[in-house]
Amino acid sequence: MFFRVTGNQPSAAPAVPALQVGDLTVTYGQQTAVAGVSLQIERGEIFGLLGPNGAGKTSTLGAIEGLVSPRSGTVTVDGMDARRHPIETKARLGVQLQTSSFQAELSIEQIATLYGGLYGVRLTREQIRQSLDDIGLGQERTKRFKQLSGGQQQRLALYIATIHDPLLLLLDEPTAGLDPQSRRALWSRIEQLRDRGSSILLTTHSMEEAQAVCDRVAIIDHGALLTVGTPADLIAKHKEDPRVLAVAHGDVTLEDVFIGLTGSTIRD
Ligand SMILES: Nc1ncnc2c1ncn2[C@@H]1O[C@H](COP(=O)(O)OP(=O)(O)OP(=O)(O)O)[C@@H](O)[C@H]1O
Repeated sequence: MFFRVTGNQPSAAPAVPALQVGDLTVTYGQQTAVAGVSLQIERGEIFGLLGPNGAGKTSTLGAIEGLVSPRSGTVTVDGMDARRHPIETKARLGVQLQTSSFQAELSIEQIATLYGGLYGVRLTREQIRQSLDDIGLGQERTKRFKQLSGGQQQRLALYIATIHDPLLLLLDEPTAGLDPQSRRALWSRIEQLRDRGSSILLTTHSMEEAQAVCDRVAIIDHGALLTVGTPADLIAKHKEDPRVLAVAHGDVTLEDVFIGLTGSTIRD
C-alpha cells in the first residue's frame, strides 16, 4: 500500500513521506495539548488518530494545517518544512475541519466553482455537475449548504477539501453523526482518494472505522502518542497487557486496546 505513487519508476528510492511530524508540542497558556508527538505518513496511506475527548487530536491537526502555532517541533509536508515554506506546503493540503460552513448565499454548485477557482483548478460547469452527481448531490446542486442534510454537508465538505487533488488530506472526525450508508459512502471516497495516491490523516472515535479504512493507527492521550501500528499489530502487541485483558470480553479487540491504554474514566 505504501509507495503507490512512485508510478513507473521501478525500484527507485522510496517516495518522500507525505507528512513527517517531529516532537510537536502545542500549548494553550499553561495547558499542554500536544506533548512531543512524532509521526510519519507515507504516500498512499490512510492513518487514523484515535484518542479520548481532549486527547490532543484536533490540536495536532491544527498545528499541521498551520491553524495553530506549535510551541516547538517540526512539520514536514512532501519533504518541505511547513514553517519555512508555508504557501507551498498549504497548497499540498486538503482540510476538512470538525464542522464545515460555506457561504450562505451561494448554491452548492456555485460553492464548488468558487473553491475550484480559489485552489486554481479550472473546472467547467459540466465537470462540476458530474462531480456532484458522483457524490450523490446532483439533484441538490441549486440548494444552499444549510439546506443539505448532515450527510450531504459532509460529502460536499470532503469534495471541496479534495477539489485540488491534495497530496495530504486532513480529516477531523469526517464521519461523525452520519448514518451507516453515508458513513460507508465516505469510507469508499476516502479509499478512492488513497488509491489515487493521496495520503489521509483522519481522526475518529470509531474503532470499526479505524479497522475498516485505516492502514495504520496511533492512539493518543494527554497529548502523547501511546502506540502506533496497523490495527492488527496493535491487538497483537497489547493483547497480553493486563490493563487490556482487564477490560476485554473474550477475544481482545482494538477497542479493548484503546480502553486498556487510555483508561475507562470519562473525560471532560
Ligand atoms: N483554543 C483552545 N484554547 C484552550 N484550550 C484548548 C483550545 N483548544 C483545545 N484546548 C484544550 O486542549 C486539549 C486538547 O484538545 P483537542 O481539541 O486537541 O482534543 P481532541 O482530542 O481533538 O478532543 P475531541 O475528541 O473532544 O475533539 C483539551 O484539554 C482542550 O480543552
